Amino acid sequence: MSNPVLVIDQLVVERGGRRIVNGLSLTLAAGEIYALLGGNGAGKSTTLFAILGFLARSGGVLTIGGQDPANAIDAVRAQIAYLPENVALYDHLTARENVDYLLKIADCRRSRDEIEAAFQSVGLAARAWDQRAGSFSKGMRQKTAIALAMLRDTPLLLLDEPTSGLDPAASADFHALLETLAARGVAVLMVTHDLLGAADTADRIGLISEGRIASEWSAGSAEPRFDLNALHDGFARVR
Ligand SMILES: Nc1ncnc2c1ncn2[C@@H]1O[C@H](COP(=O)(O)OP(=O)(O)OP(=O)(O)O)[C@@H](O)[C@H]1O
Repeated sequence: MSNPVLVIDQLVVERGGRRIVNGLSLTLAAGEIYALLGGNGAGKSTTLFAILGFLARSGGVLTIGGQDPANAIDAVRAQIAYLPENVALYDHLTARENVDYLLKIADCRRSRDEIEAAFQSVGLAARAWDQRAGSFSKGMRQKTAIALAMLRDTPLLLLDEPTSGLDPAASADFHALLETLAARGVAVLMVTHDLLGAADTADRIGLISEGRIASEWSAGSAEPRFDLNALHDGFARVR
C-alpha cells in the first residue's frame, strides 16, 4: 500500500495497568473504509483514543499521514475528523452556527455557500440549518457532524458506533454518505456493532479480540461482498 493514511503496527495501549490493546496492527489507505468489530470491552474505542492521541501507547508504531501523535499531536489532529457515538454540538446554537464556530476552532475558513453545499450533500433538510441543535434527532446531529467533517476536509475520519440509535433508513443514508466521502479519498475507520451495515459498506472488516485483530475479511467484487456466515462464525468464536 503506497503512502497509507494510517499505519498501526503492534500497538500496545494500557489502561488501569491492563493491556487493553495488545499487538494490534492495521493499515488504512486513502479512500478505504475499514470496519472494526468486536465484543464489548474488546478495545475498539481505546484504539481510536490512541490514534487521536487521547491515550499514550506503551509499544508499537502509530502514524497518521506519516506523523506520530506522540510527538506531533497538533499536526495529527489536524488530519483527523472524529465522530464520537454521541455527537457533541452546542445545543443553543443552530446547525449553521455550530459548524461556523467549530470550523473556526479548527482554524478552517469556509464560505456560507460551502457550508450550505455540505449540509445539502449530507441530506440535512434546509429548514434545519437555522434551527437550534438542541432540538435535533441523533440522525440530524450526525449529519451536522459529517457536514463539519466534510468541510474540514481531513484525510482520516474516525467513527465510534455511528449507526447505534439510527433507524434503518437513517443508517442506510449514513452508509451511503461514507461511501461518498471514501470516493473523495477520505480513509474511514469505523467502530461498529452493526455487522450487516459493515458488510454493506466496508472494504475490510477486522474483528478485534484480546487486544489485536483476530480475523480480517476483504470485500469481494461480486455480491454478496462478504460471506455473512463466515463473519457471524468469526464473531461467535471470539465472544
Ligand atoms: N478509564 C479507564 N480506565 C481503565 N480501564 C478502562 C477505562 N476505560 C475503559 N477501560 C477498559 O478498557 C477496556 C476496553 O474498553 P473500550 O471502551 O476500548 O472497549 P470497546 O471495544 O470500545 O467496547 P464497547 O463495544 O463496549 O464500546 C474495557 O475492559 C474497559 O473496562
